[in-house]
Amino acid sequence: MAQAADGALSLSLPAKSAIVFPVCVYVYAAFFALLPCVQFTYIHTRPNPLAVVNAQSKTLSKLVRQLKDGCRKDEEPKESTLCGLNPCLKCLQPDILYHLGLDTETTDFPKVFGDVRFVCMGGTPGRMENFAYYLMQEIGLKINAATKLRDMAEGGRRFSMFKVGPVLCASHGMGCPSISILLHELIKTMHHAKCQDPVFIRIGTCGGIGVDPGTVVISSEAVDGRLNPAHEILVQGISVQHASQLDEGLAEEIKSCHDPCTDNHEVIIGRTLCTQDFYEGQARLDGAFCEYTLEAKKTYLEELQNQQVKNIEMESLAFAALTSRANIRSAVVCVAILNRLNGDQIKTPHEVLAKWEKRPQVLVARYIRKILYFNENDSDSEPLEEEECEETPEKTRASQGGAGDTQKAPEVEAE
Ligand SMILES: O=P(O)(O)O[C@H]1O[C@H](CO)[C@@H](O)[C@H]1O
Ligand SMILES: O=c1cc[nH]c(=O)[nH]1
Repeated sequence: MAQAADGALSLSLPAKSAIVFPVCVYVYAAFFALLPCVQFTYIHTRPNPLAVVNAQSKTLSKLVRQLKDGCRKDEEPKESTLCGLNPCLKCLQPDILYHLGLDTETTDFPKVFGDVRFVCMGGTPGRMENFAYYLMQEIGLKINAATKLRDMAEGGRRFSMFKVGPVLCASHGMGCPSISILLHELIKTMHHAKCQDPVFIRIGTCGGIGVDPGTVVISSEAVDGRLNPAHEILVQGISVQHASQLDEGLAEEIKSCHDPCTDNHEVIIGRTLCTQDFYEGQARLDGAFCEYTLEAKKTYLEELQNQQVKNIEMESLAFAALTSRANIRSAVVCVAILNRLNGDQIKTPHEVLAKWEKRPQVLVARYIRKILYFNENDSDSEPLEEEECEETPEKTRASQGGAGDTQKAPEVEAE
């Protein structure tokens, strides 16, 4: 043994060989002895990579074909899967969706919207446009770099709406009245287009109750200011209440796309308080008017916390009620931008808020990608015959993706 100049101990060459050689032999022997176990574990715990590549390839080809040609007539089902809709809809010829600037006479709904499987909604046009571009990248669809996504609701001059393959991304404004109008027209869109089992997801921001700012809260149910799980509307002067439950299974599925190893924040499921206003409705002390004390506010927020309310926002009641009336699975995924137990004003810098605002988008994009490319129960994902699939490095890379990973789906130029 010799002492190196820097003080570290080192071995002479013959001494090294005497030790290193037997160690190498041992390691190689152990490796080959264990190889069958390793292979067995791999084969039985991971899906067959070729089958996954094939399934993705098939799904992607279908998405690209639909992007180019619209939905083919021979694929069109007779009716949408939505339930409980207005029986008079069939008498409206055409049906004018005023706020979307669309009508059934000038737009071929089955052709344009028949492939929609996900409808994502959020407050602002900018958020939803960004989300549409982000999704495009995440699900592997590309448009020509010089082309912009078209705002399909531009004609209505109220909301924005972008379509990325099977995903519609629409802005809903603030509050239940605004989102209700959009939902009526989007649900009719799904109906006229004969969509099958569309999933609706709201991606938003909220005030947290006892949760760290930056936490993503997925709503288990929406409740009003009295903690009543119903959306109340006045119909011809009479109060009507519609239950505001959300799909528990969907909430769990979305939560399972959280990757605690790479995501630097928590994702939780909890009750959501939906209010009619940002200031007095949410017991803030910083509105133009305030007729209660700090003590009363504290007592109310603590009571919310005791009742498992995790966040406050302004659309979930109408969103939950209208989607469940139509038999649509839906979820509300919001990032908390402050902890209301610590204050009212939003002091977090804009750059940080912008990063937080992406968190629900990332989670929901992973969920959508998982359903599109990794869903074993989906007939679209059935493996192709081997010769039908051309395996490329891009596709192989995507085949290794999973619920929580950050790898991208294969990219295909769609025009
Ligand atoms: O999801 P976003 O649009 O951020 O919604 C939340 O932010 C708005 C208030 O600032 C309300 O509409 C509330 O629900
Ligand atoms: O406190 C908040 C933050 C975002 N959105 C709300 O409705 N309330």
